[in-house]
Amino acid sequence: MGQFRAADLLRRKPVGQVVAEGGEHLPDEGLHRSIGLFQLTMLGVGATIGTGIFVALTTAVPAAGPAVVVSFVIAGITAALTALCYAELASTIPVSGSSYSYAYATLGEFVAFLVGACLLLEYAVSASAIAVGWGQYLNEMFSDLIGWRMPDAIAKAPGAGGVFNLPAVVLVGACLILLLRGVKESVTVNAVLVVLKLLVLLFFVVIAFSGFQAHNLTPFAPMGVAGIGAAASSIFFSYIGIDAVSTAGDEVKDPRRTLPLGIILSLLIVTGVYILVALAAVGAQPWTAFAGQEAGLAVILRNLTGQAWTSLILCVGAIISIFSITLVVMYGQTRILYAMSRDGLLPKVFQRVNPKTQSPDLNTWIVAAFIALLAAFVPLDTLVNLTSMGTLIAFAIVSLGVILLRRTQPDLPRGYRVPLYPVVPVLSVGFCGYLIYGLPLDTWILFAAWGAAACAIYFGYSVRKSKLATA
Ligand SMILES: NC(=[NH2+])NCCC[C@H](N)C(=O)O
Repeated sequence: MGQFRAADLLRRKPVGQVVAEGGEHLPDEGLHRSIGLFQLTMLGVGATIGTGIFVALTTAVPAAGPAVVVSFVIAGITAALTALCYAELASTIPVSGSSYSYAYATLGEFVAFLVGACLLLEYAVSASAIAVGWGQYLNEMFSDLIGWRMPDAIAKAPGAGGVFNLPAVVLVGACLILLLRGVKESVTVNAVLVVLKLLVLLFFVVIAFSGFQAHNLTPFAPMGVAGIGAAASSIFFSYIGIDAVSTAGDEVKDPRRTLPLGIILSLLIVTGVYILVALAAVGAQPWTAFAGQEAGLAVILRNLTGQAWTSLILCVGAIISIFSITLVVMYGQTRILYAMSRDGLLPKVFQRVNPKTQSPDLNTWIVAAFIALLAAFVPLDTLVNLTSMGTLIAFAIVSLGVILLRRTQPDLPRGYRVPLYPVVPVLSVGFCGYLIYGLPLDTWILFAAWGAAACAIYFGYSVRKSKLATA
C-alpha cells in the first residue's frame, strides 16, 4: 500500500501484462479464437444500431433542418477517425476491456480510471437512453394495435412531462433477469437481429422515399453551420458502439488483421444506412414537422401511408432489436466494472461470481439499478447528450493514446497502423473536440459533476487499493 505519491497517477500497466490477462476477465470466457470477419462486422453493426437512428431526428432536424444529412456525415467521419485509432490500439493490445485497458497501458492509471468513468456514460447511461427510446416505440405499437397508449405520467420522465418512465424500467428489469441467468446474446442471435434491424430500416427508406417531395429539402440549412454542428453532436450517439468490435479482441481469429477490417466495414454499413434513413425522412415531411415527434420513424410512415400496419411493422422491428442491444450494453458494462475491480480500482463486489450461473450477480444488480433509475427519471435528450460527451472524451483519449504509444513504444508489433500518421489521430482529436463543443451547456455541467465524483472515488479509494500499488 504505502503512501500516495504523485507518480502513482502515471503508473502504467505493461502492455505485455494487459495482453496476458486478456481472456481471464470472466471465468466463462476461454481463449477460443472463433470469431471471423463476418461475425465481427455483425457484432459492430449490432452494437451500434439501436435507439439512436429511431429517435435522433426528433431533435436533430429542428436543430439543422434538412441539412441534418450533412450532420450525419460529420458524425460519421468522427466515428471513422476514432474507429481507426481504436483499430490501431486494438491490434497492438488485442484484449477485452476496450479503451480502459488501452489507457491503462498508455496514459497511466489515473487517466484510465477517468476513461472507466466515461465508459460508464458510454455504456450504463446509454443503456438508459436506449431503454427510454424503446418505451416510445412500445407505446406507439400499443397505439397501432389497440388504439390505446400509456398515459404520460407513467411513460415519461419528470423533465419530459411525466412522473416515471415505466416501460423503460420494465425493459431493464427483463434484461437483468436474463443476465442473472447467465444469458449472453449468442453470435447467431445477434446476426439474425442485425438482419432484422437492417430490413426494418430499409422498409422505412423504401416507403418514405415513395413520398419524397423535393421542396421539403428547401430551405436546406435554415439554422446555418452552427445548427449543423449542434445536430452532429447529438447524432453522434447513434454511431456509438462500433468500438464494441475491439472489445472482442480475445475471441477474434487473426485479430491484428480482422479487428481493423471489422471496424471499418461496420462503420461503412452503419453510415450508409443512417444517411439513407435521414434523407428519406427529411424528404417525406417538412423539417418543421419533426419537433416533438415521439417514435418518429413510425409516425412518419403512418402519416405518409395512412396505414397503421406500416407503423406497426417498424415498431415491432424496433422493439425486438432494441431489446437485444440493451442486453449487450448492460453486459458490456458489467464486464468493464469487472476489469476495473480486478485491477483493484473498484471494490471486490464487482468481481463476485455466482458459481452456478457464472455471472457476476451483485455487479449486475448494481448496474441494472443504476440504469433503471436514470431511465425512469431523466429525459431522453439529457441521457443521449451525456452519453455522447463521455464517449467523445474517451475516444479523444484513445486517439491521444495512439500518438503516445507510437512515441513511447515504437517497436511494439502493430498489426494495423492508422494511415497518414499523425494526421488521422490529430484529426480524430479535433473532430471529437468539435462535437464536444456543440453539446449544450447543461451537459457540460453534468459531466463536470460526474468527473468530480470520479476523482473523489479515485483519490479516496482506488489510488491505494490498486493492484499496481499493492504488487
Ligand atoms: N456502448 C454502446 N454500444 N452503447 C450503445 C450506443 C447506442 C447506439 N448507438 C444507439 O443508437 O442506440
